[in-house]
Amino acid sequence: MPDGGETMNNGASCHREVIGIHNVSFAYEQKPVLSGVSFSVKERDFIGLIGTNGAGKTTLLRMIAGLHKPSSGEITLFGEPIAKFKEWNRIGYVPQRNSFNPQFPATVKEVVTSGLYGRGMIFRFLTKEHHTKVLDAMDAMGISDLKDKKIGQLSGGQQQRVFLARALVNSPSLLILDEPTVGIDAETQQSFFHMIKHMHQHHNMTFLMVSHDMEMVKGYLGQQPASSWGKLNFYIKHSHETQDCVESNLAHSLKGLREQLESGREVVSVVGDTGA
Ligand SMILES: Nc1ncnc2c1ncn2[C@@H]1O[C@H](COP(=O)(O)OP(=O)(O)OP(=O)(O)O)[C@@H](O)[C@H]1O
Repeated sequence: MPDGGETMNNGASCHREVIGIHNVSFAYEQKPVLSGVSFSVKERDFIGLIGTNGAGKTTLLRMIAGLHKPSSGEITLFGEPIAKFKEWNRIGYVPQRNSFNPQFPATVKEVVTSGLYGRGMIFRFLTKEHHTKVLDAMDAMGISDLKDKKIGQLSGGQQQRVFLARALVNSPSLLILDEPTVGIDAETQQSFFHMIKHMHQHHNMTFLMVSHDMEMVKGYLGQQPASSWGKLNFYIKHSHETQDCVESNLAHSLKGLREQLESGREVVSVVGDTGA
């Protein structure tokens, strides 16, 4: 993939490598799934990962999230080999919705709060600041009024916002989304993608998203994949195509966007963006 390397006008670097995949292969027991995959994701890139069923997309995301170990090759996160990487709160991961048990007896607030817990940490004393983060993440996703509801009682679109809020609660620099809109109606899908694009355009975040929604991917990331490995196709919007590196308040800025979407007014800067 093309290399960034420049610095933005305001002096903040938007081009550090966030994910490095170097000749990575993976097999489930004896079954090879990925072979010799390499790619690089720079700060504030938006990568759309497309591939046929069984191509290995979820497997690749799970390796990046540290949930599977490559059979060979190396993965780096924020410049560090993954085996040494400790700053997992810099990464938000939204798994496929079908990996979640809808009978899980937790409230919306509890699910969002669980995003604060570090790996292997079952309980953590929550400070006032932690509670504020949870409230902000729920506010940003427009789910504050659902906070005491059981997650299994929500619609697919509402559940997806809860998992997004859970992934956002630590203000991650990298957000990994695995087919975030599967099983959600077309209108909710659209407003979900507006929200994701808005986050990309207005916040200093990097996105890696698996999606089967070709219209969204091609509309925002361009008609042709920037690179392909086997059956995996990577569509990309590089960070140098966005305006700047300035980070603004996520909850505040998403609230304005939501109000516009909910009142049916056109959001020119987001809806009107046809990408590339
Ligand atoms: N835990 C597992 N044990 C054994 N094989 C697995 C496991 N998980 C996935 N596989 C197999 O690995 C291959 C890649 O699976 P993966 O879920 O990564 O594909 P995918 O591209 O995400 O597919 P989809 O678009 O259907 O979600 C598939 O053939 C799948 O059956």
